[in-house]
Amino acid sequence: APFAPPPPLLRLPLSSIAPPPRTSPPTPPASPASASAPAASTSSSAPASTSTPTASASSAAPASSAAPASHAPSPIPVHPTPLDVRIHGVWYDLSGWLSKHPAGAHWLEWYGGRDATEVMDGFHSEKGRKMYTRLPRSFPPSRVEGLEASLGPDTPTQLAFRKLRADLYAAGWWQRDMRHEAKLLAIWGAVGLSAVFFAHSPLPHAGKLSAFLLSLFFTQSGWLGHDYVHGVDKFSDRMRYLATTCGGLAVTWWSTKHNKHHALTNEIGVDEDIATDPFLYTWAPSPENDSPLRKIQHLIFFVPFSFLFALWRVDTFKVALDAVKQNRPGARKELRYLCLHYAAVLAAFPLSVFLPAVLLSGLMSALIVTPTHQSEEMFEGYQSDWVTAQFLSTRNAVTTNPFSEWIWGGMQYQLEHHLFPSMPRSKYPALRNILIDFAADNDVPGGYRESGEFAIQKMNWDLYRRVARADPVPGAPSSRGDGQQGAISDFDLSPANALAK
Ligand code: HEM
Repeated sequence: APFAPPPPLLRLPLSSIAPPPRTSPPTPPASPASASAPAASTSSSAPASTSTPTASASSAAPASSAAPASHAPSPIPVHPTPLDVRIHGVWYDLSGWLSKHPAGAHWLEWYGGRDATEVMDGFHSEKGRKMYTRLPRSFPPSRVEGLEASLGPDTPTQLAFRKLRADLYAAGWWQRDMRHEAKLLAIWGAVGLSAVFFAHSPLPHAGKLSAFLLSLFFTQSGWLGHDYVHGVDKFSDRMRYLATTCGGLAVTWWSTKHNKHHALTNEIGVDEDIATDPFLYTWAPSPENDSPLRKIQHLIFFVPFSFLFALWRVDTFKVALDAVKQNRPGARKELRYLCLHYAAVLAAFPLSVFLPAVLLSGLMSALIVTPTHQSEEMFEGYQSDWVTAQFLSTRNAVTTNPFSEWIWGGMQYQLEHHLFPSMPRSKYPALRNILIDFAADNDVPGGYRESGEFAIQKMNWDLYRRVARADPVPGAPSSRGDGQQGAISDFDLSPANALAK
């Protein structure tokens, strides 16, 4: 069957520090449903696919719900239009499911008029994936034709990826290896207990050793917690709050921020992982977003890196308190776990151990999380071929020794993880060759990307240095949609909401 070519990707070439041109991918062909649609986008930074034909329903929307009074984030209780989302080739109307979606309405809003197959497969348990098939289909057929014409068919790469995923699933790649899990948890526990022991030991330098061990414990709590929030089996459900009780990082905060990074990787203005300015810049900013510190960022990068966990801990509390104020389900439990974390940690460790450990774990984690994406392509618009976009925006690190293999916490297999976030990490090494073949078979631009663990750090540092030396670029895109929580919950940037206006 003939396939339309994927929409052009807006890329930042590796050698470039200048931002991509302020252009949008071409508007999809007009469809019967979109012909009478009002201007879809109200924001110059709105994603290109805001011109999807869900607009037809906006004229039918009640006047009172046509324009929101404010740019309030989710939850958005009632959606005024059908919310059409394509999953595995079928268009569903998710408007009735909006207020019930466990992770919040904003996720569904974002996919209005778009294909959500990969995020549906990537983030959901088998139960969640069965649920959507029972939701109402988009109607009438003319509307579906319009939606289909606007979005275009799935690309061969997407279809090949879905087949690969189905084959892996059938072959048991999501079954957790409990021996591997027990080993990881035993090492982590031993490190934590040793940190407590040395915190109370009279030995010389015991305090420093305790701080170092505690920083390893916090870093590994982050990686293990990360595994379990992504996980879709019963074991990960039971372990879901590990990062909260042991690492001081709340699941609600993390799930939103991190899944957004997974869904919309390296999309400027949406992915918070690349929104590190004004402390660190990964492209030359426009003058109004610039900071004098940028000129020396390659010399002082370790300072903001060190504060990463401290900042995350503060953000965590903000989100957890907000969730309690909004009476969200599970919010009080999460806040209790956070309080338990601080009570336990401060009972076991003096501040002279705890505070350096937070800084050191921030530094370690930032050294691990920053280099695997930010030297790769960044996108100024929404990427409809999520699979290709993951290959373009991700680079693996090849570790050279058992300590590195452990400290990277699975993040070295960044591409495997991005394409299959809910798969247990023990499977990733074996997946590498399969993905190398997949990239070759599907002519993925740039292929499977990996570099040595030190080379990738050098690439990251080179990027900071290049950007430090660059002049500001008027009109360069802003890294933020709408503050720290990001653009995904911004009303204007949701295609469906923009159309509802
Ligand atoms: C349209 C795009 C969608 C996106 C981007 C999305 C995103 C997410 C995210 C990020 C989570 C949180 C995962 C976690 O922290 O563990 C989640 C959870 C969940 N979502 Fe969705 N979702 C979408 C559609 C749906 C649909 C259509 C259904 C079912 C009708 C659904 C059902 C669920 C359920 C049941 C959970 C709880 C976890 C699970 O059992 O899988 N979602 N979703």
